[in-house]
Amino acid sequence: MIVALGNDHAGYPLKDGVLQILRSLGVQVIDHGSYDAEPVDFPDIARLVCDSVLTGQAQRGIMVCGTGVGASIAANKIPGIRAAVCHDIYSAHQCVEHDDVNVMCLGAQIVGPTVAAAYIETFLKAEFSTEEHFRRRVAKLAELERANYNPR
Ligand SMILES: O=C(CO)[C@H](O)[C@H](O)[C@H](O)COP(=O)(O)O
Repeated sequence: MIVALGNDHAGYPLKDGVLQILRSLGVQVIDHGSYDAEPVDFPDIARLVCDSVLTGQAQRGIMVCGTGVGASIAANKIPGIRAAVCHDIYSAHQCVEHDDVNVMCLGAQIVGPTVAAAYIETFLKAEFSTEEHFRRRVAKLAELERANYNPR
């Protein structure tokens, strides 16, 4: 498996830990930075990670910011991306099984490397369910992306 990885400055403290985890799982990494603690804007990095997923260069993406929240907001603006903040084991697999999540977002201010390792391994091993109702719902998510949305 190939994973596109990105982080901002607030996510940088977790970066080495995440890289180690991915290497230990035998995962190939496309590292989109950032590479130090200099401030950067997470939407810029999220875009690079998501582009790797959408072009098929990577099967999944992982974004690390301070909380995972900003990264997930940014990634979810991009059609075809389904991103989720995963700070528990259940979400880390259920988000893939039910919602076909392709970008996991972590917060370096929330979790340390040991806990993150468990979430990442769980996320990468999970597969989208073949059950029809999950497929139908994910198709409806894609419809929402295509709609020129106006609030009712
Ligand atoms: O957590 C984040 C967004 O949800 C980001 O990591 C931001 O970096 C966070 O808002 C911290 O911002 P700052 O630039 O370090 O003040």
